Amino acid sequence: MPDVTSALEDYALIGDHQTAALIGRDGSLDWLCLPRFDSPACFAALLGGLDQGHWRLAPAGAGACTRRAYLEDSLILESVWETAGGTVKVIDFMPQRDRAPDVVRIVEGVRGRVEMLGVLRLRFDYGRVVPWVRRSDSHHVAVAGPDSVWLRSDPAVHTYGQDFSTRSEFTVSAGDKVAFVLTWHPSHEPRPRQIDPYEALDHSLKGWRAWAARCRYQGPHRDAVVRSLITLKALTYAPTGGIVAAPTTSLPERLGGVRNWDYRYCWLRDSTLTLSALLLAGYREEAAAWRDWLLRAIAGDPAELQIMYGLGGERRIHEYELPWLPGYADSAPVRVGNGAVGQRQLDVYGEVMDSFHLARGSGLPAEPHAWQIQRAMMDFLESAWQDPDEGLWEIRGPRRHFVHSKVMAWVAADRAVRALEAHPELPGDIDRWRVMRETVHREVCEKGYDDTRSTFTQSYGSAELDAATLLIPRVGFLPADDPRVIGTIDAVRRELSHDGLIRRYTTDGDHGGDDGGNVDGLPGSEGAFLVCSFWLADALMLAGRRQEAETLFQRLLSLRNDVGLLSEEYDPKSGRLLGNFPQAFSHIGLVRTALTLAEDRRAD
Ligand SMILES: OC[C@H]1O[C@H](O[C@H]2O[C@H](CO)[C@@H](O)[C@H](O)[C@H]2O)[C@H](O)[C@@H](O)[C@@H]1O
Repeated sequence: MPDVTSALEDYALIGDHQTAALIGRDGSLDWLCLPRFDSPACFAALLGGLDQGHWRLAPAGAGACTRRAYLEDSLILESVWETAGGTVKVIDFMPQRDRAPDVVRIVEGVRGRVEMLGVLRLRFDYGRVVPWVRRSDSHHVAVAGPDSVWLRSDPAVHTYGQDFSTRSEFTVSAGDKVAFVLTWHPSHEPRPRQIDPYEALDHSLKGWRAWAARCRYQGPHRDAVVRSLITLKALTYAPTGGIVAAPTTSLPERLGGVRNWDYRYCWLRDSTLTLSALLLAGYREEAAAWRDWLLRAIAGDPAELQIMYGLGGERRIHEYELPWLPGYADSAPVRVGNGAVGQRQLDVYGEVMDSFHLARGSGLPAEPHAWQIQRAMMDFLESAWQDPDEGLWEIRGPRRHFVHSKVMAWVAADRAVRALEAHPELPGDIDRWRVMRETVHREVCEKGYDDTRSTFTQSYGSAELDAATLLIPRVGFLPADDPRVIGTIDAVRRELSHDGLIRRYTTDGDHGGDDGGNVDGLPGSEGAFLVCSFWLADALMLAGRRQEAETLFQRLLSLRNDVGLLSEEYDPKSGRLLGNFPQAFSHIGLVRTALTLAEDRRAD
């Protein structure tokens, strides 16, 4: 069996707001966790090879499709193959879930006659368990442990078992339609209710059209912005309002490297930034759902606040490895869970306070106990902001006094003060928070700024730089035309740029070493971190350097794959996307920069 999974940029995303799948240009569905984003994958070819589970549906003997695109502003993928015998298209989507998750694949003959081949290789528990498959009426059902998957196809399709896979052979002529519906269900329950795939298609398309029409942004990059917003919406777990950082685990930050992490959880940082992007683009319902998720998740002692939670607000996200999976492009280990869950990352308080501030300012109906939680968080932060932490990059080395964490402590105090200024009826000690705001500001400017190089540094007393300091003007810590901000923009550009794109900080691997002595405690290097380049574009724009910002934004747009998706990082040397895919952070960056550019134009 040829064991080739696709390049990352060859994948498109489909999903049902509870989980999501990746489908390659060759028609192979190589990643899907069922029933939730954080469940074990039943198709894990992405992290190994075809034997770890995949579902290919394409013309027999064909390679990559000739072209593909999402249907209008939707998450419904259409892949077209032009073959010698004719033209065929495959439409892939996951309908909005009623009870059970479904993947629908509709084959449509367009011209001539095309022989099709489907190969369904189910492997439960991240590629480890080969299920028993049997026929039951019009279905094939695969069962192992708690999982069962039902495959329904048209009667005209010849389906048989071979090499621990279920194969389907059929021919389509112009005008023919053949639908497959794959449904997951707990194995102890009777067969799930069947859906009509064509009705589901119609319903999904209408639903996405209506959703996309609510986007307030009308600027020149509307298609890119809407695609990013659809991607962010696809990363939202509808039953609770939680938002995952990405639907994948362990896509490497360097091919063949060990920087491989599980992103199928809700980070307060990534989610608050997603919420801001959605809110600014006009999506208040999602923002309200997420705010409610947040209030439930963080309820309790603010000292016990975690930096990430499970989809439902679960607290235990213990990290472990899956040794039987070779990893994407042999990048091991594959990890499930995330050890960063136990870290102290003080920036999170600032991000949460800022998102409540934005929600209040956007007229989102007030939630009575939100302020109570904010006050408790401020009480805690007043006593903790002077401590070292692991920072927003979740370093696995020793704690440090990260400048970005302190700046975000300033943001927390600032938003608390501004809330009381706007709503004097709320209880709280405005004078104390003003003092805290002032103290943090003074300390950061004294200890986190390097006069000789005219730049903010990564941490107090360090010579290293950090792309997160580009956020200083955006959060309002200093104006964009302050010489210290200008100096930081130029220093970050000079020292952290990789072919014009920005790394988050330097690693020893960047200088050829691989000894694990990095600030982040990890061996090797990584690519340019895409959201940092969007932050640079924002900072340039705020500083009045619009041409440079526009040029950088255009470059970033060109890094999206053919269906508009970005992963976490990019390697300018090989021209490859790296890291988990698609990643909320990068798409948030795209939306925010497009909005900032549009505002700047209006101001002209
Ligand atoms: O670089 C090491 C860390 O990498 C991951 O963190 C990154 O992803 C998070 C989710 O998008 C983001 O919030 C964080 O800012 C990024 O640094 C990983 O989750 C960590 O476990 C790992 O230590």
